[in-house]
Amino acid sequence: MSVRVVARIRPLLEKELDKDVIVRADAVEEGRPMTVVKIPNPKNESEEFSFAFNSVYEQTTTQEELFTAEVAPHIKALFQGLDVTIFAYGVTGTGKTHTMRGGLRLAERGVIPRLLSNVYRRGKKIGKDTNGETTVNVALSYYEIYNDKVFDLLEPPEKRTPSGLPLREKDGKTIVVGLSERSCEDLKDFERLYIEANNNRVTASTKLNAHSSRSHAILRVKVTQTTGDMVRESTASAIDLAGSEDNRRTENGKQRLIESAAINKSLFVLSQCIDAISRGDRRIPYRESKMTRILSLGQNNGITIMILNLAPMRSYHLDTLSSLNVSSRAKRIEVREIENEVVFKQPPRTNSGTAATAMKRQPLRPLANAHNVLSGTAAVDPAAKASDKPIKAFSVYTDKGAKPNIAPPSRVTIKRPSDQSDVLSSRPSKLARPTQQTLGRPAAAQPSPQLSISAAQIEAMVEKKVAEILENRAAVAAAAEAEAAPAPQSVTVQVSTAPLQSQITDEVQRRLEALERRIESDSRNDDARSDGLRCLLQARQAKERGDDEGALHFYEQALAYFPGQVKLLGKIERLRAKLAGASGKIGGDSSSGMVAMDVDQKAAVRKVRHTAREDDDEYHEGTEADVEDDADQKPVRGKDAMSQKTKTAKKVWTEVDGDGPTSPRTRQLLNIINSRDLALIKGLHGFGSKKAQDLVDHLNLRGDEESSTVASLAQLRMLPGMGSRTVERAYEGLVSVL
Ligand SMILES: Nc1ncnc2c1ncn2[C@@H]1O[C@H](COP(=O)(O)OP(=O)(O)OP(=O)(O)O)[C@@H](O)[C@H]1O
Repeated sequence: MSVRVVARIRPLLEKELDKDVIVRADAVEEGRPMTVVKIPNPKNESEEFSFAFNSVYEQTTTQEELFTAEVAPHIKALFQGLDVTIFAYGVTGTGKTHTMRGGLRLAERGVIPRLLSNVYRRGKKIGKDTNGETTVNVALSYYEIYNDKVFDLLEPPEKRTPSGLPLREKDGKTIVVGLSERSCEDLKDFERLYIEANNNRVTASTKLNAHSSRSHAILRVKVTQTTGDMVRESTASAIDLAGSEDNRRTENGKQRLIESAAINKSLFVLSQCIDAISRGDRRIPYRESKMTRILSLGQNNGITIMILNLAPMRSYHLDTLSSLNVSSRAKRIEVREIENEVVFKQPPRTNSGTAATAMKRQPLRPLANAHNVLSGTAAVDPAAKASDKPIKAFSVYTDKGAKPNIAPPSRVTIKRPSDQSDVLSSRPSKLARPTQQTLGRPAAAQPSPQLSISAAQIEAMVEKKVAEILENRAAVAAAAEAEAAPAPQSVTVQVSTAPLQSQITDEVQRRLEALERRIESDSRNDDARSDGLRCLLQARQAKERGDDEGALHFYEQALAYFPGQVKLLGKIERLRAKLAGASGKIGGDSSSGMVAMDVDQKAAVRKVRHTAREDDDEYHEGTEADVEDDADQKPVRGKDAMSQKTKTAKKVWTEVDGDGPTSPRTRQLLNIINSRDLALIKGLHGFGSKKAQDLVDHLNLRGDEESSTVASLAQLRMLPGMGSRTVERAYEGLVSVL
């Protein structure tokens, strides 16, 4: 199904005059519904342009009429497991916030409060109709994208970090790492939370709108329906985009101009995405702004409704034409109507101890709808039997790439029996947890449990860790700001509960962020490598906490993804020796410090020792293992450092001059450049925002042809703004950052 695009023309405001109205709704034929917007040609007023939409709403349309016609029909689909996205788009002051949020009076309430009211009503009805067998829970998350940074609106502004919350791609969806989610019992509960959260949103008065939204606001309403141990989850997203602004008309001051530039840029990227999708381009520039990454137009499944808000006045003429152009093309975007999978609740799992040794990696690409995905042994559940849908034992589809426009069968997994609880950690799982009642099912009816850990769970663990680090950083920043004054209770608690060694230094954080960025980009190309990188990241974090056992555990896991990686083997060896030494139980080849390694591994470790100071000259896959390079190895200083640097430079220029083979590091650098991903390129050494932006602009100008990719460092050096030193620094940085 295509994105449904509807236009809404707002009424005249005070001081606006009838004579200035130039935009009107029309029908293709008399007696048919309004589906056309008409507007004069600015160059020749006697000519009129027509733009067709799925529906057009006139100035007199009430909030209730719009909701009943456009949103209410999709509530049923939401409860059937489809995600629903509604977003308001348009120039500043055209009525987006009015449409989405509306006023406080009952009749003025916008799409969002009406949506929630309907969700609660339907939830209650389902409970009643099933005699309480099915329960419906509603949870909210709400955030804004301000100056291309993501901030949680459910958290007080004091808790914001300057860089905002990071984004990550997870199973084909973009998620905000560390975002809070609040359960909302009923409409009152929601209203209280929503009003409070809206106070945290950045709005300001501009010449064009007294209460202009300076950010894009995204509300996610997660609906969870539970019947016995069967869980169905779906999400309604209501997005109030900030409006584009013509700054020749705004008379914006410096701050407003900065905001306006960010707003206009993200909306420009959105229009580029829409154009690229409607042209059928292979490359869609989603990643050039956070808003487009989150909106994922045409990538997300379910139902998408775009509400184009229009002001009828002449003063908006050119802006209105521009937004009519963009949104009329959005109609061509296809969205796969795929419902979310039903899953069965599972007890929490552990990734340590017994379970960890049995760890198995899913052999699949990232799973679609991962928030519903649990790995486990499939079995036929009575409830599933009753359903018409065929049972799928394992989640086997991804929303990447072309897919048939049909709903896949529901995936069914079975909960673990309660007698496994002794081997399970008490750590709460992010996944649905069983009730006493579901745990109490007879063991005979259940398949033997398989202790495994899925990519989704590893992802969840990484996210949790990153969220912890970010929280910790926020607390440290807050404490620093408080300077000599005594820290507030909450800050003191947070800081004091974190052990000193787990306080991440800036340098380490920088490395972690670089690694995260790397994980993010790699996940699009190479899931196995990403999983390995995640293990390394977790190892690194464990090490930072002083948890050598944990670090060793994750390094060992990483070895499965980077087999034979010499530096990694070296780290494992050192850690094993350290731990064995600490416990006095050293075994195996203790004289060499090699514990329980096979012959190849030992040989590799010897190689590590031998070449410890020549790492920069090595070509080996998976230099990611270099991430852990600090405490165990003495830093190389003075003359040695100089000679390393010279060697690296020599290596770079051997490649540039075409004398040597292309190294993995060169390929990695070229991959980053050719990704045209601003965030990734900015992460390269020696690349500031401007240089990165200029490069991306230049590459985009060259088009999407294969011939326009940068094939060598020599080519890279020749690009505008590059040069030898820049290329050399970026090349070197790939090792020193990781
Ligand atoms: N359908 C409508 N009925 C009555 N008033 C409306 C309607 N649509 C918009 N308005 C009024 O128009 C003004 C601008 O609307 P609003 O703030 O919703 O615009 P916006 O598109 O969200 O602007 P921005 O992008 O700057 O945030 C407000 O005073 C709002 O009350």
